[in-house]
Amino acid sequence: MSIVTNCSDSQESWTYLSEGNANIVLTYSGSNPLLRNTVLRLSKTTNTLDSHLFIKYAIEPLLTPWVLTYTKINLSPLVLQTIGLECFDKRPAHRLGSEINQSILWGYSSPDMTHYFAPASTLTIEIKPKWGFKPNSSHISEHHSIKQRMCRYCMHSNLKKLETLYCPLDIYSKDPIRVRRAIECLLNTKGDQLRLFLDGKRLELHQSTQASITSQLLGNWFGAKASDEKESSVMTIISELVQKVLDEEVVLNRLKLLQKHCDELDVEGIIKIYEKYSQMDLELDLEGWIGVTSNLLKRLGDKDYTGVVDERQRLYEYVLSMTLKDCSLMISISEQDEPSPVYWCRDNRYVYYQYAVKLIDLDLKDIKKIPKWFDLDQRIVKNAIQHGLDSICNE
Ligand SMILES: O=P(O)(O)O[C@@H]1[C@@H](OP(=O)(O)O)[C@H](OP(=O)(O)O)[C@H](O)[C@H](OP(=O)(O)O)[C@H]1OP(=O)(O)O
Ligand SMILES: Nc1ncnc2c1ncn2[C@@H]1O[C@H](COP(=O)(O)OP(=O)(O)OP(=O)(O)O)[C@@H](O)[C@H]1O
Repeated sequence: MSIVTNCSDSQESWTYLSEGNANIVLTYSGSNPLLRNTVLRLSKTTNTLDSHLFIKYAIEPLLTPWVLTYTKINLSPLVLQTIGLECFDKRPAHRLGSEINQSILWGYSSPDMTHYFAPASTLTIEIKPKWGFKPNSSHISEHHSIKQRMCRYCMHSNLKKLETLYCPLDIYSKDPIRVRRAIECLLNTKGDQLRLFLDGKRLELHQSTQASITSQLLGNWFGAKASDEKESSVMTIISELVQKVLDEEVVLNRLKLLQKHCDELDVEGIIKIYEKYSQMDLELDLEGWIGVTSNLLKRLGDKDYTGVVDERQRLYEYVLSMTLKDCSLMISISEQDEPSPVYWCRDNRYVYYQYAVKLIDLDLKDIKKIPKWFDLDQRIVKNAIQHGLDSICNE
């Protein structure tokens, strides 16, 4: 079980780092050695299960080397208020609709990926790869055959009017050219799907004044002379390094395999099972989730598995698949003098880097969202058909 630390003495020491839809993350800058190079993750929502226990016991067995350790940290109302003030003028406008849930008197600390190699300088690339496969389920209605040609992300981008050329099937492909193209597309896509951090500071890629500072910082970091002309070469080095790291690490293969196995029926099949059981209390406690993971691992480990999967197991696996389709990769790199025995890569200029790869945002999703996921799926497909989308995403 995790240690519970009281850090009410460190209220001044948390600095806003970043946030998503459900959590705000702060980096520690105080003198407590237990908290040095850690981040604190605070929820904006209400969770029924302790996130760190769900991640440790239900997710880690599926993704062992890539899961961070989370420690529960008790926080006083005063610390939470101080943190709220610290965040006040740093949060992006589009996230201001929700606040830290001040009634939850704890947060979770984990290694700070943006200071992973501290005191050595660390560049961190955060990528949300999204859905790595196309569904192939007999439950998909014949009018929706587009789902077997075009991936969910590409159809969803069209619905959201998101200007991007990124296709997740490229980043999951293992083909170096496609992987690099995917990263370059993400570097050119506005939004939060790819973020860069240098020693705990987010580097803006798209606001014109900030973008030139970013290219200068990156140019210095990579040892290139910063100029407009060099900007593209810095981005090329980043996409090349990320591709090399992803080639070494099988994290995306594993993520894709799990996403696919947990979603064999597609939401069109899942909704039928959900409706059948909707009168029942479907919520699981931690032990229930550990059982779901263990059943899944047994099935994955048995290539000749021909048994029928229990319907409720299908529902829970689908919920797991939604977590795995929404998590993010943190790739931290730091220059080193020569190759180390493990975890190193080099760019085309024979500069060596050590790296670390972890997955973040592996929280449990609410099973009650299944009807919403179904509705969204139907809207995505309807929009794709109405707009006559016909490009093919290759796995
Ligand atoms: O449905 P999607 O694919 O748009 O995913 C949502 C994400 O949107 P994205 O497309 O990645 O920008 C969305 O991310 P953003 O808020 O857009 O950064 C959330 O991660 C959301 O999950 P939750 O409601 O916080 O548990 C995600 O919702 P879930 O579908 O995982 O419930
Ligand atoms: N261990 C970590 N080290 C460094 N930065 C982190 C770490 N964990 C989270 N972050 C940063 O904080 C942001 C928000 O965290 P997280 O993705 O867990 O939030 P979320 O609200 O659950 O996301 P989503 O919108 O996908 O639901 C991340 O996108 C990342 O930039």
